[in-house]
Parts: sequence; C-alpha cells; structure tokens
Amino acid sequence: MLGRGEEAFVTLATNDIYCQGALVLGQSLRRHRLTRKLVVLITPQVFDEMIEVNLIDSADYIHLAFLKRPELGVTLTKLHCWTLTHYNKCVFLDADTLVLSNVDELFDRGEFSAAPDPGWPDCFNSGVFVFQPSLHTHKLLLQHAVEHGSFDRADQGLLNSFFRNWSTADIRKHLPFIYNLSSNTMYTYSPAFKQFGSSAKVVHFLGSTKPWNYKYNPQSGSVLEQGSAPSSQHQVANNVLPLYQSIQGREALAAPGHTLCLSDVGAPCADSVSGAGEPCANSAPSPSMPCANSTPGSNQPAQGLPEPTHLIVDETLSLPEGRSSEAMIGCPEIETPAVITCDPLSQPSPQLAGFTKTETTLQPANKVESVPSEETFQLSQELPAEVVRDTSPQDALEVDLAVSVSQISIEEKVKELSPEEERRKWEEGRIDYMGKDAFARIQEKLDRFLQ
Ligand SMILES: O=c1ccn([C@@H]2O[C@H](COP(=O)(O)OP(=O)(O)O[C@H]3O[C@H](CO)[C@@H](O)[C@H](O)[C@H]3O)[C@@H](O)[C@H]2O)c(=O)[nH]1
Ligand SMILES: [Mn+2]
Repeated sequence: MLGRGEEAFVTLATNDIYCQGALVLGQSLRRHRLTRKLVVLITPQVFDEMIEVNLIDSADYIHLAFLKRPELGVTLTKLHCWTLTHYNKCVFLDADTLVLSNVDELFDRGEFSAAPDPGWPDCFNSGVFVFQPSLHTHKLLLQHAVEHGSFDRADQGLLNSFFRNWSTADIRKHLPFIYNLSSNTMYTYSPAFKQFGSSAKVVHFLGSTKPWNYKYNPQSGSVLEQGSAPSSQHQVANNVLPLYQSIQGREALAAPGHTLCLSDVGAPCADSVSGAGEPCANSAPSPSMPCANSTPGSNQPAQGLPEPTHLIVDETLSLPEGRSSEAMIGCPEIETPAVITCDPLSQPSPQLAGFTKTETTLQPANKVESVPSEETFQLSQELPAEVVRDTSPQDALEVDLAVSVSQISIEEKVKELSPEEERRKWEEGRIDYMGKDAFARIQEKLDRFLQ
C-alpha cells in the first residue's frame, strides 16, 4: 500500500482497444523521467497498480441513472479516479493521449486544472486534468450526474458543469494548450501551430479516429486508415503509429487465451460511494457557484483495493522488421509494479522483457536502450537547429515527435487540392481562414476575376 502524500498519473481503459492506448501512454510517460506512480483504472500491463472499477455494482441510484443513460458508462468510470485517495494529487490522462516530454510540473497545479477544449474554449477538455482524489468530491460528482446529467452525455459535459467556474475563476487552472494538443485541430490555426507546435508536451488523439484505427506498414513507413487509401491526413498517425503497432501486433498474433486478457479479475473497487450522498450544496446551475473547488479534504485511505490480477500475455509476437522495439516501447525506468502474472508458456522475447516475468512481480526492465531507431525518427536529422535543445536520446525522441508533428502540419498546408476537393472542404466547413481562404486572398481572386 502506498503512503499518503503520493502523486500519480492516472488513465482509464475499459476494453482491450483503449488498453492499447493506455499502454502507449504509459510508455510515453516512462520515457520522460517518470517520477510519479502510474495508475490505470481497469486493464493493466506496465502500470504500477490496477484498480478494478465496477459501475454496475455501485450504488443503486447510479444503477437507475444508467438504465436511462447507458452511454454515461465511460463517463462515470472516469469519475472513479477521484476514489484514488491514497494519492493526494493526480493527473488524469485519456488513454488516447501521448506524452512527449516530462510533465511533472502539472503536479504544481491545483484541482481542477485543465486545458481549453479546441472546439469551445470556454469549456475545458477532459482528456488531461489535474485533480485531488477525494471520496467527498466523488460523491458530489455522482450526485451531480444523477441530478443534472451531462450536456454532452459524457464526462466532459458533466465535469464542465460541475467545475463550472473553471473558465473565469483562476487562470492558473487553465493549462496551456501544449498539455493537451488535439491532433485533429492542429491545422486550424496553422501559424500558431508552426510557432508553438514544437513545444507540445501532450498530444491528444481526440475524436472518433484513433491511432489504433490505422494500419502501419513498416516497410514503406506509410499509414493506412483501415479500409482507405493513403492520404496526407494520416501523417500524424504516421509518426506516432509505430508506437502503437508494437502493441497491436502482439494482440493480432497471439493465440486465443494468450492475448492481453484478464484471467483473474480482482475484487471491484470498494470505494465506489454507495448510497445517495448529500446533494451538492451548489448544484443549481448558476455561473457563480463554487461547487467545484469547494470540496477539499475527506481523503480517506482507499479500501478494498483489488486482489492481484493475472495477465496472460503472449510473448511470441513479432515486431516490425528492422524496428528497434526498444525505441518504440522502451521502458528504461520500470519500477516494481503490482503483481502481474504472465503466461510462462513462451520464451520471453527481448522486446517484451518488461512483460515476461512469471508469477510474481515484474522486475525492473532489462536496461533498455532508448535511442530512437533511425528509421522511426529520421526527422530528427532535419530539425531546425534551435529546436534541438538537448542531445540525450530521450529528449531527442521528444523533440523528434514534437517537431515531426509540426512538420506534418506544414506538409498538410502546402498540399495542392483539386478544385473539387477545395469545394468539398468549404462545404464541410473546413475553411482555412488564416491561409489561402483568408479574406485578402479571396479579395485578390475576386479582383482578378472582375478585371
Ligand atoms: O470504450 C471506451 C471509451 C473511452 N475510454 C476511456 O475514456 C477516455 C475518453 O474517451 P475518448 O475516446 O478518448 O474521447 P475523446 O475522443 O477524447 O472525446 C472527448 O469527449 C470525451 C467524452 O466527454 C472525453 O472523455 C474526452 O476527454 C474528450 O476529449 C479514453 O481515452 C479512455 O481512457 C475507455 O476506456 N473505453
Ligand atoms: Mn481522448
């Protein structure tokens, strides 16, 4: 059991699909001098601790709410992070985020800190946030969910109405956008992206198409969205997908029963607050209500943490040829996590050294080189001089990823579109106000036409 006063990065994976994201997120955090605990709600592998959360078994009033709004399932699962009261502060990261550099400074922020949502900047995006575990807050959140629902039927709407003074009360609670840079909005204000993109610390693949929806061809280095032709729009995934590929390959090649699966799930988290708590004092929707940040304390030791969970892992996967698996999933600083049992059938592969211990705990991973392979991170050779801040392999990787993301954006900008494609973009509302669709350019065209 961990002592109080500890801090943790927390993510959530309710199924195998998101588990892939959680694993890559976990590895990306470990790459950057991980100094805090790493916790996953539900499906663990490289994580220190697994907290089994069970929605249906929580209090009856949640049950009832669920009958009406089953789509809130994931929402309330995320809310369980407030029950991690053996940590006094945590950073939640969606499983579809990728950490590009150390983000320990987030722990200097208070609850509730988050970055603006790119779609509606007066709301925060709930993919990355700083919070303080508290059973009291957890109870108030669940209560709020039952009483008010969620305007987007998911956690982001709920959290925004609960922490409703976020946009006005305290600027320190606005995380800079570089802590939650959404991959699919990086083209909308491209000059800003050009200017600041290389400082990105966390990329968030929000939206319906996730990196694991792409197939990666390691030979050609190209990326295909499942069932589509190659497109330049996939180039963000192109640079990040090798990370996911290493995990996906393992799943695809594993025999039934040897895939990443839970074979012995522990007891449900006993911390789910049961019974209807007292209503949030400030639950009426009023702009001045400080319901959000007024729920300090009540940190209680977590009870009923799950029994050790057994993971069966196939270790006979093959990784893309020529790829340094360590560069993709290298794990230089694995600490001793909670008990994970792995399938002892197959020979441990060096790639998965960190996953192949049997029966007891994972040992610290074999010292793994984290030097990015040339092939994977070749963009590093083209880095602008001022961006290369540090020559250590980890930092080089971090810069590579950030800069490659930035270069991708630039590539996207210069791509010539056919008139039909241009028109479609307009019709879909994808207008490049800052670039070629800027008013001045349109005026120019009109002038030419009228001459
Ligand atoms: O089947 C699921 C779906 C989601 N998740 C977890 O929940 C997170 C949020 O879902 P995601 O698909 O990442 O949502 P986004 O596309 O990022 O959409 C936005 O809207 C969501 C719902 O409000 C918020 O949770 C996100 O933070 C916000 O960025 C994931 O990253 C996972 O950690 C699961 O574990 N299993
Ligand atoms: Mn997300």
